[in-house]
Amino acid sequence: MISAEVLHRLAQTLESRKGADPESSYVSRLFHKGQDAILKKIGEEATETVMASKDNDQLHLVREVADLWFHSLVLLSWHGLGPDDILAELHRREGISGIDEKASRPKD
Ligand SMILES: N=c1c2ncn([C@@H]3O[C@H](COP(=O)(O)OP(=O)(O)OP(=O)(O)O)[C@@H](O)[C@H]3O)c2ncn1[C@@H]1O[C@H](COP(=O)(O)O)[C@@H](O)[C@H]1O
Repeated sequence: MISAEVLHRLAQTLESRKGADPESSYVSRLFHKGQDAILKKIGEEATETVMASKDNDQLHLVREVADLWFHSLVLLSWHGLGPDDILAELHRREGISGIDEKASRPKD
């Protein structure tokens, strides 16, 4: 099975692209364009994910979710965060019913 190491290697690559040439690196180009460009890509990939799901196209869905994960990792890296931050949050939530967790939230 492919492990979460793929995410960690990718996170390292993203970090290394912060000082790379935008002419030769897609990630470096995104970092140079700034946060709004990264957020735009996330919006596009989320929309394409919805469309692939509505089409019941599994191969397309996998590719679009991969694009969404990838651009989410770029956004996390932009903020100095990485996959471990998300894995830790999911680990913290493990076994807590979403219904119970929502009920325990402070009321506004
Ligand atoms: N995993 C990815 C990855 N997934 C998707 N993409 C790129 O994300 C872009 C989004 O695809 P779209 O078709 O939605 O966008 P587009 O139409 O090409 O672009 P727009 O004109 O719409 O802006 C494409 O250019 C894809 O190639 C990725 N680019 C890079 N990586 C990883 O990042 C590493 C570093 O990449 P570089 O910085 O380019 O060396 C690579 O070695 C890979 O491991």
